[in-house]
Amino acid sequence: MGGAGVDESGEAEAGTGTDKGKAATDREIILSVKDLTVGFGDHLVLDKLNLDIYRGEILGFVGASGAGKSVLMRTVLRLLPRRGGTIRILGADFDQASETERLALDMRLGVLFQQGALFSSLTVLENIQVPMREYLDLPQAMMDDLARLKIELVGLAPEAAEKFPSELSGGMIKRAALARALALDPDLVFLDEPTSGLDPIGAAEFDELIAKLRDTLGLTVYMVTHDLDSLFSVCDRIAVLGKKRVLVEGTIEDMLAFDDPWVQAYFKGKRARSIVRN
Ligand SMILES: Nc1ncnc2c1ncn2[C@@H]1O[C@H](COP(=O)(O)OP(=O)(O)OP(=O)(O)O)[C@@H](O)[C@H]1O
Repeated sequence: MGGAGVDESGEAEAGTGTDKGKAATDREIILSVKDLTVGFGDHLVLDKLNLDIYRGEILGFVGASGAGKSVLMRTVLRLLPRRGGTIRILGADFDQASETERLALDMRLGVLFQQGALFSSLTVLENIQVPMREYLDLPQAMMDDLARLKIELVGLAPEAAEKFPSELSGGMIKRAALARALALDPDLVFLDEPTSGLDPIGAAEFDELIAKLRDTLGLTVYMVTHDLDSLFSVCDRIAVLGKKRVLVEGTIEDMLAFDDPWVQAYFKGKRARSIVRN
């Protein structure tokens, strides 16, 4: 891709999911947020927040309701303005990039919003083609082939292509929305509470799908979640948002050792203990 200032030199290989213990310094930072400040009127939501995400990892992002998880994600995606700080994606600073270069960067990102956010008047196939139409100029037959490949990739039956969102189960909607997020073969996908509303089996299957996509495609995943099962089973690293910034980041062990009442209650509470026991 032709982004300005894009640092193609950070050549560490895409993680395979088996490199949890690999030294952070060896790895390419795919998203770097520095001193990010965001607020609405006199309500400061994020204050000088710092966060790095490494290529090939699944980062679970947690925090109390209203802490600002969605605000952070939306700000990184440039859907909300910020008061200060820098955001570098794939080594490039959006602020320094031209409009063409920003579009090229946008294509490297995929997003699955809460509730899937599919267009209700479009079939699954057409929904997946929305980003293709926006960013690419491809013949219809090729877009059809590509969209059907994405449908297969996320584990939906071929017949799902012609269905409308209202004809899908909650789990199928999540998968269709994920297929759309993957339409342009992004490097980094943002998932906003991807397992919310799914039953435990559906949620576990979705987690497995995310891990499989990371392993096979080398995808990097930023997952906002309240789902302790997801955090314990598929996330390589966890970051906790609190006090307007990232309070702690690291492995589950780091969370368990961190001396903060909310973090302790969250990771050592009754629900967490039942997962650890299993
Ligand atoms: N567009 C907006 N205008 C004004 N305030 C906003 C806006 N978007 C978010 N906020 C406020 O920012 C704070 C953080 O909201 P956010 O949705 O990011 O929380 P969250 O951590 O994602 O919560 P949850 O886990 O409940 O989804 C809240 O106080 C919210 O009311």
